[in-house]
Amino acid sequence: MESVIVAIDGPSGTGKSSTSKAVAAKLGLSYLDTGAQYRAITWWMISNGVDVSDAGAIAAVAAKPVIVSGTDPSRPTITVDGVDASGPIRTEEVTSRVSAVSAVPEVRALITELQRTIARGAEHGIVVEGRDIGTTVLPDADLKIFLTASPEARAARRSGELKGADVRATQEALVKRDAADSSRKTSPLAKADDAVEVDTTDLTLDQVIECVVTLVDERRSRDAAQVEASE
Ligand SMILES: Nc1ncnc2c1ncn2[C@@H]1O[C@H](COP(=O)(O)OP(=O)(O)OP(=O)(O)O)[C@@H](O)[C@H]1O
Ligand SMILES: Nc1ccn([C@@H]2O[C@H](COP(=O)(O)O)[C@@H](O)[C@H]2O)c(=O)n1
Repeated sequence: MESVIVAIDGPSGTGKSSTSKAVAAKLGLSYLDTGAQYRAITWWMISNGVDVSDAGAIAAVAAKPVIVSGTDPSRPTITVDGVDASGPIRTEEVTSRVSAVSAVPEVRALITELQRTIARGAEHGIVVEGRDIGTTVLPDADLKIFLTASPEARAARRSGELKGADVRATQEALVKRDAADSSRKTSPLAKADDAVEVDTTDLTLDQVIECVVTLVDERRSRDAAQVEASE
């Protein structure tokens, strides 16, 4: 089977991680959670006393932390300077500050290069999920998907995860984070012109996974037919 690169972008809570992991596992591909990398660098900044409202201070030390992502979809990992960061990067403090850190151009340049290196090294192909994968990180991806869902559906999903969380507060927080990610100057959250948009509001997770697997299969069949025709 030919190697394939799939880019999955979209706002928070649209199902990028759940879908990407499942699709990668089903198709025998690697998986990269790029949000985890931005969270990891944010955690490092906070842990090292960097003022995350000061873009200059962030830029000055952005190259210091060594971030390593494991790309097995059944067991994705993330370490910072050799320390497992998978728990600390999911705290409320990191979630509320990550958009400020990810907006700093020096941070984006470093993380983008890291992401491209990982994608290039994936032997059988990879599913990479984030906000700017189709537009900036991997503009030549074989397939680009842009997941969407209503803010109400996304907040309900997240509140289910964070048991007992107030749905309205959750919705406000994710809409605020999307607004920050969409309005930054460098590589904002955006749908690539050639991405397929999938509105997941009324779909189950299994239906979304099936939809993306079908799109990958169609893409591979099209490529195979083209190769055959050219022989
Ligand atoms: N189609 C769906 N229907 C119902 N629940 C879903 C669906 N897709 C994902 N979920 C659930 O919604 C929650 C958020 O999904 P997920 O973490 O995959 O989203 P995300 O887009 O990666 O979010 P973020 O960008 O904030 O990391 C999870 O609990 C997941 O199980
Ligand atoms: N390609 C990306 C991916 C993520 N970000 C930033 O990281 C934040 C956390 O992402 P999650 O998917 O883990 O929620 C996100 O809000 C963005 O600020 C990014 O900039 N580019």
